[in-house]
Amino acid sequence: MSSLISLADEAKATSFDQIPVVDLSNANSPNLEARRAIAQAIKEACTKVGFFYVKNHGVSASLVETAFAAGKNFFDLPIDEKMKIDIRKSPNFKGYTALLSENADPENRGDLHEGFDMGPESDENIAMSGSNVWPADPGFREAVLPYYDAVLDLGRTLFRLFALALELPEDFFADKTTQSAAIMRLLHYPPQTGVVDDRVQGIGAHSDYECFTILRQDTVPALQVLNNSGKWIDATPMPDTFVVNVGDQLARWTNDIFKSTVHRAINRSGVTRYSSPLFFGTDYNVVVEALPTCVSPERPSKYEPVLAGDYVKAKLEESYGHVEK
Ligand SMILES: O=C(O)CCC(=O)C(=O)O
Ligand SMILES: [Fe+2]
Repeated sequence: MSSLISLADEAKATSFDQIPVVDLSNANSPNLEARRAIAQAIKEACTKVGFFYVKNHGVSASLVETAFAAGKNFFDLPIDEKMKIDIRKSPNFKGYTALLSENADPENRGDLHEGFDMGPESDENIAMSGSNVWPADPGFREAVLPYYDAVLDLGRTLFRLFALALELPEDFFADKTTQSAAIMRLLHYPPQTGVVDDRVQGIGAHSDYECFTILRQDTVPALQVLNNSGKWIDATPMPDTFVVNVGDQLARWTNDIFKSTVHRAINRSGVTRYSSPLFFGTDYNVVVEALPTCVSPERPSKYEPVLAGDYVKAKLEESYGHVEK
């Protein structure tokens, strides 16, 4: 495999105009060479684009459908009902966010999406993990939790492939993700029709905070990714795929060799859009610092080490404001 630093130098000189597709059919194959071939494709994608689609990922289409249907039913509820589980009442960032109450890009006026946030089921209210808050309808939890678990499994497979891509032991992240507070969101973007005020977008330009994001989109286009020439490239929905993107923490681990690429979503389709990102990072107390394979005398470490949980918590507090009790 080509060295990480030379790939990063190559990537600087190029700009992407499409997002690669990585086939995960052999992701859990007993054949190391087959797994390495996938890791190589991921390495290319992460150094040049920071985004890739995955196909043959093993998450069943019926789990996706059931979870998205439950999300739609939830967003159809009256606002008073949804506000009963307002995220600002939760000590650990779980629950409902109303339209325009977040703002990913400080230049903008608010994000035109509403969301529901959840994490692993747990009774302990420690740091970022802690109990979920569920809407009154018990069918929602039953539909959403198995989907969350399936995407989390895909995330663990991806962490192994990222480790291989970074020339590390395949299980490098295993003991760092034993109680990861991976947050999954269900999102609803109403259509933006007529004259669109550029300061109100589905989600304003931003990069993600965790190691990587696994995003499921429905069939409605909205997501765009910024290339290094400053052009927005469409991440057009592809049937039965997830979009995976590098987040700020993996960029820090890799000393920016893997790119945490800026993206946004604007729903100009005329119809309602639903999507669901899962943000996968390491456990709270893991120190995020540049990997030895990603530094050299010419490329010294760019970032101070940080505690993974402190980093994400500070970012979330910025997005959601203070906790109301
Ligand atoms: O809904 C999408 O397509 C993107 C969502 C996103 O970028 C995020 O939630 O961080
Ligand atoms: Fe994002």
